[in-house]
Amino acid sequence: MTYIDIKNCTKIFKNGMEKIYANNNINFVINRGELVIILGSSGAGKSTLLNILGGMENCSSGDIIIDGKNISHYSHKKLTKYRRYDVGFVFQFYNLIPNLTAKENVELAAELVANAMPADKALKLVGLENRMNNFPSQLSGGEQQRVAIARAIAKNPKLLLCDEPTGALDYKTGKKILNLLQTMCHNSGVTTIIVTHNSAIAPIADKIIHIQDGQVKKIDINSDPTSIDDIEW
Ligand SMILES: Nc1ncnc2c1ncn2[C@@H]1O[C@H](COP(=O)(O)OP(=O)(O)OP(=O)(O)O)[C@@H](O)[C@H]1O
Repeated sequence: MTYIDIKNCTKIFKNGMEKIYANNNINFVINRGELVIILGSSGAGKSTLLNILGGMENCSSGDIIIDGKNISHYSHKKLTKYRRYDVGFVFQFYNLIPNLTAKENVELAAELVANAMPADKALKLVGLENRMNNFPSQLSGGEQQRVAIARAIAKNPKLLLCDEPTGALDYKTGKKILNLLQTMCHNSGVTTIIVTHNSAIAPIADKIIHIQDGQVKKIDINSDPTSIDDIEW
């Protein structure tokens, strides 16, 4: 069942007289519960696309239909509501609040929505039940990213957007985080999008959207995704 239908999406940034086509007539469909990788080199337009899907940016033209609703016509207020209730974000550098514990970081996000998952449950899901009272500085990069994932999923989002979630992590820790995202996506049914420049991890996804120069170059459908444990790079 279609969850995201993006039609002719173009995003232009202006730099003085120059026009930068960060996204140039993008089209694709993502089904509910799919694990999708958006793959492309630096400057290809991946983060811009993710920000548009997450309601953080408006497209210059085109339609962004999420769960049957066209968010490209949303007011500022409606977009805020969409971001708050429907979307969980995971960033490369975790973006945790340093003077709050792991549990408090998760609770803060959970407080934004009704019917959130209890923070300790979310932290247990990411394997951090014994580190709930630690501050970010007392946790490794991989553990901080787990807190960030717990914070995102505690809101019970329909869509989980991850921008280079393993970009700041070493190989082994990065693999563990991807394993967690793949397992959670398949177990919980939350539509999950991972943006990366690392083509080696593409086989773990149900769908791979290749972006180059702001355009979709190719879409691969993977009927039998590989476990991250079986991938080397
Ligand atoms: N706010 C902005 N103002 C002007 N240009 C922008 C802005 N945001 C992005 N761009 C430009 O749009 C293009 C796409 O950028 P984007 O960040 O989406 O690429 P990316 O694929 O995520 O790259 P990276 O992997 O390096 O983060 C780039 O040329 C970038 O310089």
